[in-house]
Amino acid sequence: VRRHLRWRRDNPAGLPLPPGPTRLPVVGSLFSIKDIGSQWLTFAEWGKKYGDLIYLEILGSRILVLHSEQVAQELLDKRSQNYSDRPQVPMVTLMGWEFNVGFLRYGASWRKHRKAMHQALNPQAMLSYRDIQLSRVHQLARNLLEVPDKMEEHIRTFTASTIMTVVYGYKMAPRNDLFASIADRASEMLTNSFFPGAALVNAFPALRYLPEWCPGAGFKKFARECRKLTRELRDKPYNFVQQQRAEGIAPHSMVSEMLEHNEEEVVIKSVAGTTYAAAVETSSSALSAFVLAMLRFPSVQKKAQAEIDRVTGGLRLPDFTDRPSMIYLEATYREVLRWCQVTPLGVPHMTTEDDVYNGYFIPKDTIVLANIWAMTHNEEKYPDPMRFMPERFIAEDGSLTDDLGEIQFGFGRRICVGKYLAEAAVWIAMVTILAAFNVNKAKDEFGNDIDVEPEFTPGVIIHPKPYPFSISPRSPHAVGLVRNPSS
Ligand code: HEM
Repeated sequence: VRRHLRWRRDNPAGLPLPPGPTRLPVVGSLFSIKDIGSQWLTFAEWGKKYGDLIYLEILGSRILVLHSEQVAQELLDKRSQNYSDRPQVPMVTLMGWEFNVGFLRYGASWRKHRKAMHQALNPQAMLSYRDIQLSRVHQLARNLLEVPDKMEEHIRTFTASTIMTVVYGYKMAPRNDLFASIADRASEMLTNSFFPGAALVNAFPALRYLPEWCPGAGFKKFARECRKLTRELRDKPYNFVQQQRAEGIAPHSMVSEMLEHNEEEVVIKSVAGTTYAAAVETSSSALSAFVLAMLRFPSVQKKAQAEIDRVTGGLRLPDFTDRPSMIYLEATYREVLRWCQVTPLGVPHMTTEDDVYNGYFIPKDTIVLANIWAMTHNEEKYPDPMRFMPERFIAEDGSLTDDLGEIQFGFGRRICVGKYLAEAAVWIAMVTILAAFNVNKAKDEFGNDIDVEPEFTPGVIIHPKPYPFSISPRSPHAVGLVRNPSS
């Protein structure tokens, strides 16, 4: 009865909720087994049946999934005042991850963090990180030359070591770096924090008060271990910068810059820790998908290499100043992010007030997911969407279209704050790899090509599953450029 009265008060016109599947009490029963962890595929199917808005309730949570770019822009961009909160996940707080700017509630604290982050990561600030990115990408090329079959590892080292230097001015050890391993382990625990015990505490927050020895309270031990790591992740590299400053040897970095501007310590630590965590997995995943696309679509690879050779004359490795002259590479970059969409459902938004849209009632505290994967694989806008085709972004007159692929970075006030950093890192790695190497299918024991079907590990950030490949220098001259890029 109380629920009914509340409904009448909040929704006096008695408007319907948006359409959706029957409400079921158990999460799993909503999805077919093959889609568990890849819900955007199920949602995309439902989108065909129910339209651009799908409403569902799972374990008492209200969820609205948006399927078209236009509706996402109407709600998340134009009504961003009401659609910019984030749902709070108890397990995230228990694990000490609540400092992450991406999880902060919409309000004064988020605004302060976001501003500091934007100052450090805006297009102008990016210029000061170019030398670091270039030196790290040249290291990536040397690593690929020396141990080509460890490509995935080299890509991760490239993204992690670039970020460590950009954020803390810290030069990572080539193997088993202490700071990176703390951050990686804490991020991995966050990704794995959706096991049954943790899912229960997310659904029933009161369980967090169970003592650790209680049956079913295993999540508490897991959370305690992670909390130690998240504390170290925030404190250790920050203390390293402070120590270097005291000795007068701190190089330019995001943290040293913020310290110079007398930013609050808690903000600096959170912004720095967030940057590492948000950047490494996303950029590595996009680059791994890029290599996968190159081996599956060799004609794209050849065209891109021809463009690079035209601009550099094959005499040097490319750098950032070449970017405006490389139209096909720009289109390839946009296509990489569209094709793989490393964050298929973005990061959940949440409403702070009741709303009405197109005659539907959208209650306060509704979790709003943008099915970005469905939008970037919309057959009307991107025909034959699973095909890798940079030409989609090139107009008839040979110039780039005005589709900048912005939606891949989300919507409204919570749009990805790291997109310029991601863009620079992914772009420079792509052009450097193509300038110096050929990516091919691996051969089986009989010398036949091994075909690869793209498959991704599910999650908030998806990653290509390991695949066979072959990577080799384009020519002896290319080997020389990789060994000595400034020659
Ligand atoms: C290919 C790379 C990347 C993709 C596709 C991507 C995508 C996204 C998406 C879809 C969101 C959610 C936006 C929304 O709520 O609507 C997001 C948020 C965010 N991203 Fe990225 N991202 C990438 C790289 C990065 C990098 C390199 C950084 C850090 C430097 C970063 C930092 C963040 C942060 C802090 C948020 C949360 C913003 C907030 O809640 O205010 N991302 N990203």
